[in-house]
Amino acid sequence: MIYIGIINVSDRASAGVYEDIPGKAVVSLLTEWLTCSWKPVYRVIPDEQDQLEATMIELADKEGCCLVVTTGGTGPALRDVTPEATEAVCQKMLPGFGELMRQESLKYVPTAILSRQTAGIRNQTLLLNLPGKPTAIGQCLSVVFPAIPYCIDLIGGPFLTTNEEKMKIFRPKS
Ligand SMILES: Nc1ncnc2c1ncn2[C@@H]1O[C@H](COP(=O)(O)OP(=O)(O)OP(=O)(O)O)[C@@H](O)[C@H]1O
Ligand SMILES: Nc1nc2c(c(=O)[nH]1)N[C@H]1C(S)=C(S)[C@@H](COP(=O)(O)O)O[C@H]1N2
Repeated sequence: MIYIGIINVSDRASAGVYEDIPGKAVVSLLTEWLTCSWKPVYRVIPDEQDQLEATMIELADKEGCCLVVTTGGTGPALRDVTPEATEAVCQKMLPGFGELMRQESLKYVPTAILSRQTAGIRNQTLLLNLPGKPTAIGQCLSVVFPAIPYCIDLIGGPFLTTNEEKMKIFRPKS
């Protein structure tokens, strides 16, 4: 079975002040795109760096997720620490993900540059940050997803397949 982690990092969502819309949006997009069987491993936690690092490590090392997507906590506010936590648990960073997502988000909001969203590799897991705004989820995930299955191939993870009409991915011919 393929496991994919989703972590909504938000003080308010974790306190039940508002519904976890961003995390649910990630699950719904992956359900629409992926044709391989997969299961979400789902967490909603506050913007606490230690807790976030522990959760990312748990989903990667213990739950065996090949991909862990976080939502929220990427901005400049004092409590936004998702990129720091991501960098702390990764051996390798992939700055191209953040660059492309910010470029895409700029088509919608000039505040796109406030997101420090990034991605990186921890062993056989790809960690990816998305901003917490519900509308940002599809805008950001759809632009980087075409490269994700091949990235997971390269780190020795499972073979992800998609419905090409909904999400066209790219694997270079070897
Ligand atoms: N479920 C939701 N419903 C409506 N807006 C949301 C929801 N989740 C996030 N947002 C919006 O997206 C923004 C960013 O989300 P995020 O959870 O990272 O915010 P935040 O300001 O860091 O929240 P918190 O202070 O609770 O951690 C929020 O300021 C809020 O406007
Ligand atoms: N596509 C998209 N990207 C976006 C936004 C958005 O509304 N749409 N909001 C921006 C804003 S206002 C902030 S502060 C940062 C960080 O958001 P986060 O702290 O919720 O991760 O993401 C930015 N990126």
